[in-house]
Amino acid sequence: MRTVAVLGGGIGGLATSYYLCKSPQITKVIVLESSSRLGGWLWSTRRSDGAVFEHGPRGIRPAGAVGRNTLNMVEDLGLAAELLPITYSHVAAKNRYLYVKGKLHRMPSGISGLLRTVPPFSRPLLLSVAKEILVKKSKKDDESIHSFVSRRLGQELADIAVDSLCRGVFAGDCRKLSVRSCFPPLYNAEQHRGSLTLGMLLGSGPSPVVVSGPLAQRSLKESWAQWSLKRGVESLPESISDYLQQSGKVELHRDAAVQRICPSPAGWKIHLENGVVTADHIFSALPAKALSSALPSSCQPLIQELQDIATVTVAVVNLEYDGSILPVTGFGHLLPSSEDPALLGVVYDSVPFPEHNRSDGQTTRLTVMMGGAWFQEEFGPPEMVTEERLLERATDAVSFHLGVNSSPCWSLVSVHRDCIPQYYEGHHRRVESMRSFIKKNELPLSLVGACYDGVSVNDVIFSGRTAVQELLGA
Ligand SMILES: Cc1cc2nc3c(=O)[nH]c(=O)nc-3n(C[C@H](O)[C@H](O)[C@H](O)COP(=O)(O)OP(=O)(O)OC[C@H]3O[C@@H](n4cnc5c(N)ncnc54)[C@H](O)[C@@H]3O)c2cc1C
Ligand SMILES: C=Cc1c2[nH]c(c1C)Cc1[nH]c(c(CCC(=O)O)c1C)Cc1[nH]c(c(C)c1CCC(=O)O)Cc1[nH]c(c(C)c1C=C)C2
Repeated sequence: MRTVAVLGGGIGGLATSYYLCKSPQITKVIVLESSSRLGGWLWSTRRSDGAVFEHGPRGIRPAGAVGRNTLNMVEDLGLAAELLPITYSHVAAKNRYLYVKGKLHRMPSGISGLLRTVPPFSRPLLLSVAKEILVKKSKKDDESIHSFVSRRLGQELADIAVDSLCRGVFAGDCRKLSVRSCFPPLYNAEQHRGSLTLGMLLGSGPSPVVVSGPLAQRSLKESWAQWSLKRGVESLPESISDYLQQSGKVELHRDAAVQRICPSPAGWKIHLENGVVTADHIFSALPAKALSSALPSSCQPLIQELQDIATVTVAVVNLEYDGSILPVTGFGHLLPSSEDPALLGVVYDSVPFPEHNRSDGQTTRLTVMMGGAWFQEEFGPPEMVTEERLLERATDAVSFHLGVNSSPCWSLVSVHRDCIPQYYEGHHRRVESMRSFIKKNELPLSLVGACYDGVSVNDVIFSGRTAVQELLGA
């Protein structure tokens, strides 16, 4: 393998390039990114007074094989000294809230949370968990998350807890999202152990083998629940991009939108606005729809399947208030869709990461997230909604939910168009079918990024590593 093109300079494309760079089989990597900034949704605003505001992910989980893999990369990039870990004993890890029927409720945790009746739930969770062991295994090859959880744990948990959780991870509707693709450990626990409870106790199936480097070992020893970076999570793509530049193997092209890709005897011809690039193999880390529009008509079933992967738009409103204004302390709160469809949740950023507050004086940073699967019905087309309307909706939520009556001293409104892919029921079949089309037609193409095998930063990085390994061997 000689020259490889990586389409898209989000974390998926950068991570893929990082793993490609490590291989002696690769002589040249060409990264093509349409915008003027690398990193995609890993996007941090750094103010001159030291404050950091995240517009995308704000905390990354160290747990599991994919979490360890990211920490190995962080260590290799020399970013360990920049880490801001929070442990499981931190209030931001212990306290998460649900806003239900006009009140904030701490989500039940620990043994006492299982044994007691904890509002907004009407009975102890232990009863649902105990009955769950007796529920028969489904014969379906996929199911919506809501149907799966109602069947196994009861409708109340599905309507409140799981509905909110899906909004807090996918900004999506648990009645449409696939349990198999969104929460594989839940699906596997039922398939392999016949129950979620037994799956939790005995393990729900094999997971990829990733050796823990010293940093990953430290995260385990110190019980890290999540981590960020001193200058915000955007430091991760920045650091990968420095590493790629220093390797001497990688050409990073910003403002280079891929318009069309055409198979050629030598591999691919990639058409940009002003020029053509050739490559032996393409790793696409583009959003599925962008790849779909770039492919030639000869790739028809693939084009349609990429097109059919839905995405949602999220409005992210970063707010800064003078003083310490929160009535509770924790990571944040979520709302079930029955409470307020458009208002997904509020992150209390100053609690997990006070280091990102401005250096002088006490402030509180919050992020209000809105829209998701309910964006259109509440706000109409994303290009029509005004910043004023979104800001007012966000500050109203802070005042109603948290009793904060002061106005923010600073705010920033962003509308992230099509930012989170939605894995609807049957997603795994679609992904399998796309990959088998590529294989059958011997297309030198690998699919990487949030549209296929997991939306978290860890999953996306791991998808880059897996795709490189599949092409080049371990
Ligand atoms: C608001 C929000 C909060 C989140 N919170 C978390 C969290 O707390 N924890 C977590 O783990 N994950 C979180 N995520 C998810 C995670 O950030 C994303 O799933 C991940 O960053 C996606 O990476 P990607 O590289 O696949 O895609 P992207 O970041 O979308 O990258 C794709 C890149 O392709 C470029 N591109 C598009 N079209 C073209 C073209 N034609 N030619 C060239 N380039 C093109 C784009 O400009 C972009 O840079 C969050 C996401 C959002 C939006
Ligand atoms: C309110 C909307 C959102 C909030 N975060 C996201 C949205 C759409 C996006 C998001 N959050 C997480 C992930 C990664 C999942 C992973 O596997 O690591 C993504 C894409 C992490 C996450 N956030 C919450 C949970 C329960 C998780 C799963 C992992 C974990 O347990 O840490 C809860 C949560 N998210 C938001 C709020 C306000 C909130 C809870 C109080 C914001």
